[in-house]
Amino acid sequence: MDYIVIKCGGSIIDQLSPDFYKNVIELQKQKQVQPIIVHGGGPMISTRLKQMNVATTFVDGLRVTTKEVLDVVEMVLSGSVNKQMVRALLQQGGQAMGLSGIDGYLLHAKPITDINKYGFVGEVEHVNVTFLKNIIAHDYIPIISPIAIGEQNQRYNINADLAAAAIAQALHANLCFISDIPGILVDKNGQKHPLHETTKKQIESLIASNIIYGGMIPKVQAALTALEQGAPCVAILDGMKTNSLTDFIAGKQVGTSIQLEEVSHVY
Ligand SMILES: Nc1ncnc2c1ncn2[C@@H]1O[C@H](COP(=O)(O)OP(=O)(O)O)[C@@H](O)[C@H]1O
Ligand SMILES: CC(=O)N[C@@H](CCC(=O)OP(=O)(O)O)C(=O)O
Repeated sequence: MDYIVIKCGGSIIDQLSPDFYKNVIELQKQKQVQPIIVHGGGPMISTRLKQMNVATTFVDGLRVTTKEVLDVVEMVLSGSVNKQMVRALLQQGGQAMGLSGIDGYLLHAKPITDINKYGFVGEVEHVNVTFLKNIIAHDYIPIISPIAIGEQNQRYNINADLAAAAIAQALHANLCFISDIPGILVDKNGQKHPLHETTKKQIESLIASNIIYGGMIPKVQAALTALEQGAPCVAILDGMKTNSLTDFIAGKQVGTSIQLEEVSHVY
């Protein structure tokens, strides 16, 4: 069985069209590649924290997560955002199963190296693949929020891109990041254009020159880690283009395809 991990960013979730969900359902029905959705919700968390007068900061694209912030992160991600996506898929006739990484010990995490710097931010150590495959075998499309569980049942906030990459690695699945941009943008003749493809070397230089910044940094890092650890194909796709997901699966050139090294094309 082949799987595809579809990561939906918080920047695009509210704008995903009914056709996006229909395409995901169609994929599942055809049984060639089984979809697994992992979602973010960064902007929704920030809005809720602001309403609650709780300050929030990011270091290296990761939200510094105090106990107080963690409560809100879990409430927003595993509550409202997760159920919003489950309802959207149900609405189009799909069988959706909303889960967080805590349910069934789906995502086991340890704190990332510097707990003083980031608070309760984790990195995924283990994915309960058996549990995930069982859900899929029962014809459900898993919709996963990136809260994980660790030693002593401690909760951790996981960047959604990194959670999606960990799941793709564990399943050797293709991975796509659905976001609010048409791909990795670079300046060409004073205008921004998406790269059709890029490599580890180019990504490192784009980060060093601040052309890749903010939330794009964990995304490209997650993409490279997934490729290094066994995901065959990884791309960043435009959530505003309805067919970008089906085009990616069909092997068409769409969004930015990320590779470890340059592939020499033979024509
Ligand atoms: N070179 C780049 N090309 C495109 N977007 C970039 C680039 N560098 C930084 N970004 C920012 O990354 C954002 C996407 O990351 P993020 O907001 O975390 O999205 P998501 O919600 O999909 O996870 C874009 O909206 C853009 O502001
Ligand atoms: C540690 C960390 O930064 N966690 C993220 C989790 C949500 C997320 O990643 O959402 P997007 O995909 O919309 O960015 C956060 O708290 O915002």
